[in-house]
Parts: sequence; structure tokens; C-alpha cells
Amino acid sequence: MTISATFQTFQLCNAAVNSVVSQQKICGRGISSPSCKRSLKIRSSRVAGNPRTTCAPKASIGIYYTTGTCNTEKAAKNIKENFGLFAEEATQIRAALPTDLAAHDGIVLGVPSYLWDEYSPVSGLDFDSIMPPISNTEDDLKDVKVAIFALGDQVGYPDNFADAAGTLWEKLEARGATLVGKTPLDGYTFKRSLAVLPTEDMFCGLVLDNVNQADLTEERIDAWVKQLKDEFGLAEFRFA
Ligand SMILES: Cc1cc2nc3c(=O)[nH]c(=O)nc-3n(C[C@H](O)[C@H](O)[C@H](O)COP(=O)(O)O)c2cc1C
Repeated sequence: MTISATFQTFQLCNAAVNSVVSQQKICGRGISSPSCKRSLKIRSSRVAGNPRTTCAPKASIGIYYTTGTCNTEKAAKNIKENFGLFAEEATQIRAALPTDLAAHDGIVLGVPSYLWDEYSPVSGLDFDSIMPPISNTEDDLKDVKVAIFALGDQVGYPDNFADAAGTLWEKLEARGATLVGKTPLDGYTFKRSLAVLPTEDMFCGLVLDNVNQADLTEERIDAWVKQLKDEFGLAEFRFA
């Protein structure tokens, strides 16, 4: 399929084509273009009340999060808005299965930090329930790009700032995932963080601090999603 045909696919899907035949033709999975290294998986979705006819494109970016006091949830929804139709609705991680993560071309995972450390890798909040989908012994994410965002508090927890990001990456790296969305340390003040990659002076993802730098959150998210669109190979596509 040519690039222009792929664009038309997006446009047609956007316009909710009312033909089952056309739907089957244009909404199959694995549509590819020569200029896109990986094929974009596009799934048809059914619309309530008219399950056979409407075709909305679903790009293969999944957004998963967990949250204690809603900061991470808000960020996840903001990230979804920035991705538009490229991403599915942000979903709680605990509702996912390990295989759900492997079904995407790319996943964006968000976690708040609640005193994660080597002695208590599972925090008091929701993490017991998210570890099963995150931890998997199989090397099943080797074709999946993973981006991580984490909420933390650099003033209150300077010795373990946003540690959850690093813990999460460790689990996903073990499953063979490719990390995208690294960000520089500039603009943050802390002593130690597992979110900093061991081999580079970079965070393993986007770190947000709504306790001390809430005014920066939106612009950080905007810039990060732009970066991710490039790194996921989506930047060249435009929806009508
Ligand atoms: C009991 C408690 C423990 C926390 N532990 C950490 C921590 O270890 N590291 C950190 O960076 N932030 C820590 N925080 C700050 C939270 O991660 C931060 O408030 C975050 O925005 C919460 O996100 P949420 O609203 O999605 O739950 C802690 C907050 C509380 C209340």
C-alpha cells in the first residue's frame, strides 16, 4: 500500500465509512507504507447502536497508568489528547493483562512514586495489582517501543525521586522492550533517583512534579508527546 493510500485510509476511517465491504478493505490490521519502518496496526472499532458500519481508526499506541491521587491519571489523559487518534484511551494498568501490552506497537506507561525502593518494590497503593501485567518472564515485548512517565516530588523525596519510573523500566527491559522518550535532567533538583538511567545522564522517561512544578507539567507533556511521535514513527502521519 502506498503512503497516499495509507493517508486515505485514515481519512476514510475518520469519516466513519458506512459500508461493511469498504470497512473490511480499509480497516484491516497491519497496514503499512514504504516510508514507515514498521507497519501501523489499525483496528476497526464498533460503535454502539451501529456495530457493523462505523470504522474508527485505532492506532496501536496503548496508554496505561496507575494513580493514587489522580495526578498520573490527569497526565495520562493529557498525553492521550496530545496523541489524538494515534492512541487508545488511557486505561488503568490493573485492568490490563501482560498480553495486552504486547499487542501494541508502542506503549506509554505512567506511574506515581510511593516510596519504591529495593526493599519494598511494591508500594502501599496500587502497585500490587499492577505488577502482574508489568512483570512477565517472557521476552514478549521485543518488538514494542515503551515510553514511561512518572509523577514524583523532588523536594519531599530527593533521595528517591520518581523511583517508580526506573523500577518499571527494569521490568519492561527484562521483557525485551525498546525504550523511547528519554528526557534530560535539566530543570530538576534531587539527590538520587532510579529514574535516571545507569549509563546516561537522562531520565528513562518523562518526570512530572505536580507538587513543586505543576506550572511546567503541560508544556513538558506537549514537548514529550511531540518527541514520542517522532520516536514511534508517527510524525509523518496527519489525520484529516
Ligand atoms: C506517602 C507518600 C509517599 C510518596 N513517596 C514518593 C517517593 O518515594 N518519591 C517521589 O518522588 N514522590 C513520592 N510521593 C509524591 C507522589 O509521587 C506525588 O504526589 C504524585 O504526584 C502522586 O501521583 P498520583 O496523584 O497519581 O498518585 C509520595 C507521596 C506520598 C503521599
